[in-house]
Amino acid sequence: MMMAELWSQMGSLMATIIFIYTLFEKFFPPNLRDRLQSYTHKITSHFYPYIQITFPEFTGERLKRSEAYTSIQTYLTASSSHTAKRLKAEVVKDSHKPLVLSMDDNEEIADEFRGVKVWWTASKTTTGSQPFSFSYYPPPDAKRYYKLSFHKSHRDLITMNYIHYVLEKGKEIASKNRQLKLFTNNPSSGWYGYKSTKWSHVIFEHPASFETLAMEERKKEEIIKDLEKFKGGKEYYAKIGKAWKRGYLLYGPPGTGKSTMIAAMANFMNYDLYDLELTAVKDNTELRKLLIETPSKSIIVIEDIDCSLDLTGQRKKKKEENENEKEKDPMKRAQEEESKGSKVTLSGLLNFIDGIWSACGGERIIIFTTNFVDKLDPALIRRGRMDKHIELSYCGFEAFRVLAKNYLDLETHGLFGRIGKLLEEVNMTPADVAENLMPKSVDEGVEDCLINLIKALEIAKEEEAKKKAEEEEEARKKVEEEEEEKDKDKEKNNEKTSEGVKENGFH
Ligand SMILES: Nc1ncnc2c1ncn2[C@@H]1O[C@H](COP(=O)(O)OP(=O)(O)OP(=O)(O)O)[C@@H](O)[C@H]1O
Ligand SMILES: [Mg+2]
Repeated sequence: MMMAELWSQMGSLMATIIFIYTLFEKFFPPNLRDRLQSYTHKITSHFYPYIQITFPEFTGERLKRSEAYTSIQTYLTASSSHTAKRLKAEVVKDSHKPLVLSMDDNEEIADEFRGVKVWWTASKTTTGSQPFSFSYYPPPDAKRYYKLSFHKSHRDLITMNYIHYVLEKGKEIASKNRQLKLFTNNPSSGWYGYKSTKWSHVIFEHPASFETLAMEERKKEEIIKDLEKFKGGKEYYAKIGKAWKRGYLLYGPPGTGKSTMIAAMANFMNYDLYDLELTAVKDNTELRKLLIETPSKSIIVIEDIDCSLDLTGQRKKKKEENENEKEKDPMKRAQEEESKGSKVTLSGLLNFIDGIWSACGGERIIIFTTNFVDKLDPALIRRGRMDKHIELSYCGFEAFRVLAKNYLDLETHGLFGRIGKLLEEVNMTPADVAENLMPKSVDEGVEDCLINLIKALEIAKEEEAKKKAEEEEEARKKVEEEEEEKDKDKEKNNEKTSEGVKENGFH
């Protein structure tokens, strides 16, 4: 009985409020309403010691989603899922979390910064003519915003430090939650038309990390430090007046981990990968267009640079070509141009690396890989363009230990000493060592794998010794043949001189 009475009283109170609000909306013209609101704000702010700042979701005339709103949302999402009582669950594009929980509308959460308490509220306003629409869907003109409230005595701290901190932190969390992507360039014939793009991508899910990368610890740490310095080097690069980019040249025989290292770098830096296939790029203009489309926080990769194009000889050949070109008829020349495919030149690539457009956006890493570092034009790999040259080489003992940990979960073993000695004598790539460490059947244990590796190393050692002996034998034969040739020449010369002496009548 009591409950029913209470409900009916509450019902009539609600009806009265709605009635007054409708009257207010209907009979007061908008300008009078605004003025009344402004007076009430003035009066309340006189007694109310709190400051409020709102961050609307959309800003500007073209209603662009505000970056600040997005960053605040990410920041609050990270903290609100523990403290807020009402949460909203959403599936967010490009995030590796299946569901993202954020604070619901009209929910308030508190935050603390350097001992100062602040409050965030997620709100929305509905403007327009239907204040009491009970439609199932939210009204189309609902405007969402975040409201930050704090005591006026902390005005400077909040406006100058806290907001900046929230925005930066939000960006940092967003980049950590982001799924990495691997982009490849499309041939320019598909660049135009509906929804076409220069780069296509897949989600990048390579598990490589510096921890699992087999190489000397000292070398690995040096690379990690270099990458860390680059990541936090925005001010430093601005100070020294250099574009915020860094070039790495990874070189070494096949199977020594160049591609694996690129994947580890992408995961470590949390940057997207742009795998540039140079043979699909028609000319330097296309190359420039492709680069302009790469955003900051990306790694641009050109694998096997020595095979991608005949970059090394292009400069030398150019002069000869120009001479020949003048003599050819135009039809033939056009046909040849067409069949040549890519016309990216070394100078185009050099401009790509350190030309003016490599500075737009900043924070980019460029990686070249090659199996034959000596084949490359020195201009392409000089310091400043390729700032760091990293050699990936045959498997040493330290690298083996990383592989043993990865593949067999093994820190040490009685057979390690023998393997270490063999690795000093034999050149085997980490790819081959890894292959031998993998169990060949379900009943093979850790020791069997190590024995397999020892056998493989011994076979490789024998082969190397055999090859060396053959080479030495060949070299010896060559020397012998040369000696014989020399002796024959000598004999011939002697014969000639004795004949000459005879002809001239000397005895
Ligand atoms: N240093 C390494 N650390 C860990 N795994 C490695 C390493 N080197 C090679 N591997 C293993 O061998 C395989 C081949 O290595 P990867 O593709 O990185 O070699 P690469 O140097 O890029 O060879 P290529 O010159 O032929 O492109 C990888 O899948 C990886 O499992
Ligand atoms: Mg590779």
